Amino acid sequence: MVGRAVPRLRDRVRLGGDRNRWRVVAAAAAATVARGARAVSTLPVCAERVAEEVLHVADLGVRFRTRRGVVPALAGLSFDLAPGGTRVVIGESGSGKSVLAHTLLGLLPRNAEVLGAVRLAARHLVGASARELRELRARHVGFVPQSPATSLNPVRRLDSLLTELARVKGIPAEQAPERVDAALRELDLSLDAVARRYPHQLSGGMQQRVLIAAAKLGHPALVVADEPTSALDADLAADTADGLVSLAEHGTAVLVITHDLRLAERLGGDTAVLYAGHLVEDRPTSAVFDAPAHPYTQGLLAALPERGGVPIPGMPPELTDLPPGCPFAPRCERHQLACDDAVPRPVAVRGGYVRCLDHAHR
Ligand SMILES: Nc1ncnc2c1ncn2[C@@H]1O[C@H](COP(=O)(O)OP(=O)(O)OP(=O)(O)O)[C@@H](O)[C@H]1O
Ligand code: NI
Repeated sequence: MVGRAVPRLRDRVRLGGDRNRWRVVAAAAAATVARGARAVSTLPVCAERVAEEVLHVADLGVRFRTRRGVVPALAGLSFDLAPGGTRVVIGESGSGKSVLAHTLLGLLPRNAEVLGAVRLAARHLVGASARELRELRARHVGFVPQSPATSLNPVRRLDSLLTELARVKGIPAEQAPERVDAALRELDLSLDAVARRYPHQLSGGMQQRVLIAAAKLGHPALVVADEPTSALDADLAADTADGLVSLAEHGTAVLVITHDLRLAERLGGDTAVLYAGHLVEDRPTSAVFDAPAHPYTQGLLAALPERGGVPIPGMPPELTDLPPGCPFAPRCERHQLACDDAVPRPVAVRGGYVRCLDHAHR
């Protein structure tokens, strides 16, 4: 899409990822600092952002009914994403990253109960019918999967696959080739380049770019990617990162689940850190990766192979048996008695917030 007033990613990075930032967090932080306290007393609401946002998540909870009882997979999540905004989500296995992705794609299983509010492209997801969710997936949200090889039909030529997909996304047949070509060109590919080719004839990085082009057909407001580079080597991962950055530069909001430091760095924006279904830190991506504030984020990043690979001692809690206070308290070196009373409120820390009493008392 040309001519849309969306700053290029490097400008946004220079602006410190400001497009993603909760203005109300900043306002709340300023107010608390003015009062001499550090704790942000209420969760921010982003009423002033309604016109601008693509995605608004407020106090989102997801619970699964199982034979073992109710599994609270996500609790109290709030964040926004603006057009062209980028958001990275990190957290250990089982922290709820994929549940969040599936919620945004309207793909939760039947045993899921969703609480709170999710507004995507001016539509309310919580309580939407199966038909409305199908329509949402077809028109307003795209998905980039982990492994391109298993997501592309190996016996289907890519040009026919993409034009068929364009039809599913509501693009009239006569416009399909042109629109597919335009989507591919934004990713440095073209319909000619993939014409009469089968998936195995492209590199993994090119396959992933085809999937990114597919995800953006029909110009969805949001594209969600779940570990899009974890199955790729470094060169191909860089290709994929370019593709996702280009999506954001063309005005699509992009939410990426990833532990790939380079991808996170390229995407910029904000990073949400999930622990046992709770959002424990939400700050500009550069701040989270350069100077993580929550003890959990510090441990999670130190556990990455490129940062020493020292695992966090202990195990995440059973979701069916969460402690009443901070879910990370049992593993935390900076644990204090008050951590066990209640889940800590957000505390303003450079550019965003962290839920940690250690910061509230500094
Ligand atoms: N349909 C379901 N029924 C019951 N529990 C579920 C269901 N789907 C997910 N869960 C639970 O929700 C929690 C979060 O799972 P999720 O797949 O989101 O983790 P993740 O952060 O994506 O982990 P990974 O890094 O391993 O992909 C897990 O404890 C999982 O067992
Ligand atoms: Ni997952």
